[in-house]
Amino acid sequence: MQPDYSINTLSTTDRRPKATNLWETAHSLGFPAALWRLPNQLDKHLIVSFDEILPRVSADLDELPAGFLVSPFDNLAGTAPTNTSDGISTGNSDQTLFLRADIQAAFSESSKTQSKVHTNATADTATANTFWQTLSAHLAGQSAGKPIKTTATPLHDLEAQAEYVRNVALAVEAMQRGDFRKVVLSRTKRVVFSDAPNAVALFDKLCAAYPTAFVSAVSIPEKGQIWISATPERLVSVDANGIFRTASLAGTQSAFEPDGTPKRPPEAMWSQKEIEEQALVSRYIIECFKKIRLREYLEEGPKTLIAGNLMHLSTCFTVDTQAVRYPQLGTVMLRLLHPTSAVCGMPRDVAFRFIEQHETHQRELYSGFVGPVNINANKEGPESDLFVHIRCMKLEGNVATLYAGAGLTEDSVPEREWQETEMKCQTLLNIMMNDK
Ligand SMILES: C=C(O[C@H]1C=CC=C(C(=O)O)[C@@H]1O)C(=O)O
Repeated sequence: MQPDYSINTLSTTDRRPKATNLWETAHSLGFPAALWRLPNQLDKHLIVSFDEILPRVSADLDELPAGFLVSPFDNLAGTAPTNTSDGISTGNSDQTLFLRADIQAAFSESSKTQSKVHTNATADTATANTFWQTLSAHLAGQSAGKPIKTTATPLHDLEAQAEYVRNVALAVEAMQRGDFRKVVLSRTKRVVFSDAPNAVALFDKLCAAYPTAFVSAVSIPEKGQIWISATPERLVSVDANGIFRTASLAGTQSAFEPDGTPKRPPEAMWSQKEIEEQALVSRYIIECFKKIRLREYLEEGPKTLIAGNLMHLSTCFTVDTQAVRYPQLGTVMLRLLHPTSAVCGMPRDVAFRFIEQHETHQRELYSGFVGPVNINANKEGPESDLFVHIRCMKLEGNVATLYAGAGLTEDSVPEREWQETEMKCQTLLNIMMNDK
C-alpha cells in the first residue's frame, strides 16, 4: 500500500512532498509528468505517468481514464477522414499523447481544502513502490540550498523577421485573390538560459502572474522536452454536471496604454479587421454545431478579455449535454474543432496547407491542445478541460523555443502582425526575464 499523503494533516516535522519533489522524482526515473492550474482557481494539480514512452491515443473523453492529453497541431495527418454513424467526419487524432494519472496530486493554496497525493488503483504496484522509495530518498536527501540563479537571453533573428513579413505578404495576396479568408502564421523565438531553468519555479511564477490563464508544464522525457504554457483559450470543457463549454478567441492588442497604465476592457477599441477575424472563429464553432445539428447552445459575447499583457475578443458557447441528450458532445466537438480558426484558418484545409507550405519550423505541440481529462478534482465527478496550446514554449536543456502566431486576413499589415507575435512572446518572456 502506497502512502496517501494528506499533506495538511502531517506533522510539521514531516518532509512533505511538494510539487517540485514529485516532479523531480518523476524526472529522475524517466517518467512523464504534468503540472497544471485551471483558470481562476488556486489549486495546482500534478500527475505522473509510469509510461516512459507515452501512448498515442484518440482523444476520446468518454473512454480515457484519468490523465492528461497533449496533442500536436498536426494530428490529422495520415488517414483520410472517416464518417461515424452520426454522419460526422472525424480525423485521425491518434497522435495525441496521453499521460495516465498513475500518481495524482492536488496542492491546495486555500485553507479550506487539503493537499493530497495518491497512487491510482490501476497503477503498477512495483513501479509505484520504486516511485515512493525514490521520493523518500529525495525528501531525505534534499538540502535547503540557495536556488540557482539563471539568466535568460533572447536571440534576435533578423532573417526570421524578414521571412515572416514575406510570408504574411504572400498570405495577404492569396486572400485578396480569394484563395481563403483567414490563416494563422506563426514564428519561433529562441531564448538561451545560463543554466537549465527550473520548470516548476517558472510554472509557479506564471500561475501568480496570470490568474485567469490555464497554466501548465508537461515533461516528456522520450522527447527530452518540457512544454510550459499560460494559455487564455479554452477549447473544450465538460464539467461534472455535463456542461460543455468552448470559446472563440481572436483579435489582439496590448492591455496597457503607451504610458503603462492598464486599459479598461469595456473601453477597448477594436478595428474592423479584428472584429472580422474573431467573428470567423465564432462562425467556425457554429458550423461545427450545425454539422451535428445542435441548435440549443448559449452564445455570450464577443467581450474583451484580458490575457496577461494582452487583450482579445472572446465569445463563450455553453451547452447542457444532459438537456440536449448528447453525452459525447465533448469528444465529438473536440474532433470537429481542432485546429480551430484561432490557430489555423478558414477554410480550414486550405489554410492548413498554406501553413505547411510556408512555415519553416515544425509547430510540434504549439497550437495543439493540452489539459486534464476525467480528473475528479473536487469529488463532484470527473471533469475534462482542454485548452488551445498557445503562449507556450518548449524547453530543451537550457534552450527555450517560444511560439507565437497571428491571425491574418486580407487587411493584414505584415510589420504589424510581426509586432503582434512579439507581444505574444512577451507573455512568457516577461516571466522568464524577471529572475526574482
Ligand atoms: C495563435 C495565437 O493566438 C491566437 C489566439 C488569440 C488571438 C489571436 C490573434 O489575434 O491572432 C490568435 O488567433 C498565439 O498566441 O500564438
